[in-house]
Amino acid sequence: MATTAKRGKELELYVTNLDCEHDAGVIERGLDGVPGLLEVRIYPKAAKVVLTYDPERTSDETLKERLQALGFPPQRGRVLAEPPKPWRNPKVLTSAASGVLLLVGWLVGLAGVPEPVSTGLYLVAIVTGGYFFGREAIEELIFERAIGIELLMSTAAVVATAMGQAAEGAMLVFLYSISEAAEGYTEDKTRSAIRALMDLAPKMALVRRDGREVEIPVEELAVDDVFIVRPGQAVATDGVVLVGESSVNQAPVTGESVHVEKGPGDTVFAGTINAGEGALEVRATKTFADNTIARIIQMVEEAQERKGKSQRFIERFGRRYSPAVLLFGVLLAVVPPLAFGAPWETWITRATVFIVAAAPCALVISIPITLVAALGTAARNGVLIKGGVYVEELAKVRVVALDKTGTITRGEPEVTDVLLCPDGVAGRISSSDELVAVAAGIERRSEHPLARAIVRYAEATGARPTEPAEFRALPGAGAMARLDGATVYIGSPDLFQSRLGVAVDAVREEIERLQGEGKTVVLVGDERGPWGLVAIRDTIRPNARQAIAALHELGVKVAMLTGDNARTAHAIAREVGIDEVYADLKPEDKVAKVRELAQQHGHVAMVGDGVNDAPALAEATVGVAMGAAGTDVALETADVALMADDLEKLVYALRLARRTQGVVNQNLALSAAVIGALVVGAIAGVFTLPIAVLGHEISEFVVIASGLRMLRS
Ligand SMILES: Nc1ncnc2c1ncn2[C@@H]1O[C@H](COP(=O)(O)OP(=O)(O)OP(=O)(O)O)[C@@H](O)[C@H]1O
Ligand SMILES: [Zn+2]
Repeated sequence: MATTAKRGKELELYVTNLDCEHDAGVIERGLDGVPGLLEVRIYPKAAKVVLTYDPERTSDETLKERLQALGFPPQRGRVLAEPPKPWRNPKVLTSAASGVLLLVGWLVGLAGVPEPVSTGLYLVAIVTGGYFFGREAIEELIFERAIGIELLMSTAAVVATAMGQAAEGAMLVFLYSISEAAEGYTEDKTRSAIRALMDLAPKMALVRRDGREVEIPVEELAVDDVFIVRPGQAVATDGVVLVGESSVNQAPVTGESVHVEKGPGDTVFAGTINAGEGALEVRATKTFADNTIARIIQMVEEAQERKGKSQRFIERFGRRYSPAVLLFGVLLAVVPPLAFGAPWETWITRATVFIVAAAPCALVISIPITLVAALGTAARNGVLIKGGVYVEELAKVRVVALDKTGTITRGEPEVTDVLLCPDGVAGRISSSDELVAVAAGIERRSEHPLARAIVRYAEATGARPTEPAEFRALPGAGAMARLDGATVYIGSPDLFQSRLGVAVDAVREEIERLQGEGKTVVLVGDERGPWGLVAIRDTIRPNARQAIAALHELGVKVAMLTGDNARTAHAIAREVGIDEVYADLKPEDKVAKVRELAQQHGHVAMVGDGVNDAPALAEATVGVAMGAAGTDVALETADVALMADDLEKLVYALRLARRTQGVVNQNLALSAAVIGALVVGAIAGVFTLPIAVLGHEISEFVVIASGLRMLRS
């Protein structure tokens, strides 16, 4: 029913009372046909509704009123992660009331008051406790033409009561309504665990306006406002430091509790804490609603609705299974009496017990509860996983492919050596400074990290870059430009040998020696041959070796993909302990390589910066972007985003995914076993209705508690 809209205004609302797919259905139906409403997206797990509408035909106010009228009043202002209050939840209240009535009914019966009184109390208990799920059962049947668990439970309760077992019926209703309420409570809890991230951001910001400092609510911060972050305070929104130096604790965003030194020109993120001595003056680059932490929360909330394959399977299974249970229950009640003359009462009772025993609640809840808890925990640790699917995929990953530059290394290479060719090619270049000046002149126009290293080196050594014309980048090889009427090339040895067809014999030994040290050699010259070379070395990330060893411990193979030459690549691979090296790859080769690895090993995670290597990330089973805080593209496109520049977070993500999958499997096995045992007992007639209900609900509570373990991991 959702129509995609190109234009239109978006309204994001957190609403009360929205906590399951069923409520989502009510909202969808209720908003159907509202004039000017273009798209409705509902995120029940986040209690969030996103409406796209045509501002000429309707307004924020109208839509909010509409939601209010449907029984889902939008919350006002900023939504904080309030700990859920069970006593304010209507499902908890009705369940508690039915419990009390059940107890009173029983006590009254014990006290010898005439039967109809206690039966009456039981009936009231059934109506109270069954109000919500009974209504859901009927609405589901009418609007979605589906037989759900609620209908199974309602049928069992009604049949038991009709058979004169009102006490058993009331007990069933009471226990089932508690478990429904507990489910809602658990969702509130996981929800607030995610939104707690936002609480780290301050509520007020100290802004400099017209030379004065004023406190304003963070929601009113505009881009380009200058705000002050005193020592001990949290940063109000994403921005760039203008004045001041201090160390900042980035844990709220990146999940790593290391203090990072920040000074003028550095980026700071909302929610991070000024842990040093100095005050920072920051220019806002994002509004509060748009900052990194708000984006993370938004993405996690949306990720919760993106179901994994096994979750979808279970749901589909549930849709066929519940009607089958009902049908089998009817047969169980009817066939033995009709065919074999068995007593009606026995078999109707057994059928009722069977329906309760076979209801798949624990089975259906096993997966979502665990996945949602895991997604929230990951986010609090600086790992953004874009949906349950990726948790499943990560758990299965057997090969990790790492991009070299920026992933294994820092991506901030530095020039280490400058050498002139012995013959100097007709004396065009007479000194290293001159070589650097020519190289930097061309590279000033390039975005490549190697180019930036050369330009920085020129600045540091005082070489004055030349002013070439007609710059052209040769992707994956180097660049060329015209200087004093001649074409000058800069790039890999391969560019000179294969593409220009000139020998590099004069410097071959030097090239091989430098590459063996893990340096990248860039040659400068013309079509007659190289004039000299610049060697550049990128530092390896401090944790890389350790992280790769940890991946090996998990039984994961680690491959490196790079556009750099094989010798340099191998030298670096040896230092960090990589298993397989694929070098000299053009960007499209990287994509092909990822595909090949996936064919060989099944599940491949590709890790890169998410900017240049987006195609390779997209090709992998799971595309992981590293250092994603602050790069919107990486945050948007990757399946998994590691906020920090730290490969240890990849190890964390894999471990978390495997543990999550383990908990899911345990839960599924337990629920299936309990259902199996109860069903057999029900048909054999050894279990009464209360026992079936208890067994059923206990298994559901165990599953919920077990899934919630993933909130603390
Ligand atoms: N602007 C440039 N200046 C000098 N050399 C370049 C330039 N662009 C590319 N090269 C050469 O081409 C090679 C391949 O470049 P490419 O950008 O594909 O990979 P890379 O950045 O070295 O490594 P990675 O694939 O790990 O990111 C580089 O190693 C370098 O030798
Ligand atoms: Zn249940």
